[in-house]
Amino acid sequence: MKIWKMNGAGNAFAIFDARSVPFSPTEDQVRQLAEEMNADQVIALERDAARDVFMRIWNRDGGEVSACGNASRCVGRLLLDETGKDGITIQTEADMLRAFRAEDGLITVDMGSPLMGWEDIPLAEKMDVRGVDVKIGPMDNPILSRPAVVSMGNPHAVFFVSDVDAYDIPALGPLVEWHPLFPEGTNVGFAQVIDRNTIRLRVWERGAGLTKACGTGACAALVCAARAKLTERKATLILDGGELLVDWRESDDRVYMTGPVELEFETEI
Ligand SMILES: N[C@@H](CCC[C@H](N)C(=O)O)C(=O)O
Repeated sequence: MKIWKMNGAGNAFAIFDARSVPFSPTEDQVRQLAEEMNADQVIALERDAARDVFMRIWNRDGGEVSACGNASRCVGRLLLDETGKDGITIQTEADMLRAFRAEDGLITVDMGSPLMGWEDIPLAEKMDVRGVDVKIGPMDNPILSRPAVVSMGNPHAVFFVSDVDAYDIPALGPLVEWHPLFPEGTNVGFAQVIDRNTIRLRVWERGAGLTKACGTGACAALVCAARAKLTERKATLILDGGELLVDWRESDDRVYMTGPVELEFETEI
């Protein structure tokens, strides 16, 4: 079986080619593989009847999830190289995605449409998704409150803050990740709007912790910022591991994310 170690803007993946060899790791095995390969997510490529590939995703804690933006760009690059096509299709549990080459070796993925219904996130109860009832810290003077929420095929809560670096994310992230309002947990974004075209973002990922970049997190932050009219619908997201350009197009309501991918090594077992 072929294995690739890749990263998308520093978000690290161990990618297993399960198109001709079966690969169904237990939660413990995923945790071990992620640890050994220093990966935030473990990815399996499987055959799909209708698309170029099916992409299965596990967080480093062993939980299987339905979306991963940066892994989609890495898998996109692998399949574009392998097939020589101009664009390839990736089926995930969440949606059908398309990947294609952009300028300067960057890879773009069409991440589909954001889901805004409270049931789509999902939330435990009906609430205004532009600012939900979550407070962290003293009730009369919370450290964090009222995140905007959205689903990019996975749940995201985004706090707009004035200085991302002023927050102890490893301490605060877990308090939101498994807050009772989120029955399936949530990814937690800390977003600082620099100007109408630039957002600084750090993300505490569900099941993976603070990563160098979260692709769906970048899409979620842009969608929440543009929905609140804090930014344009297209902006550069500055993450710890690099920059992602996110464009929520009005014409088709789909979110396009462009950024770097790197093949660290490949091996075979
Ligand atoms: N790193 C990813 C997101 C991976 C899944 C996420 N942690 C979840 O639990 O939903 C990305 O680039 O989007």
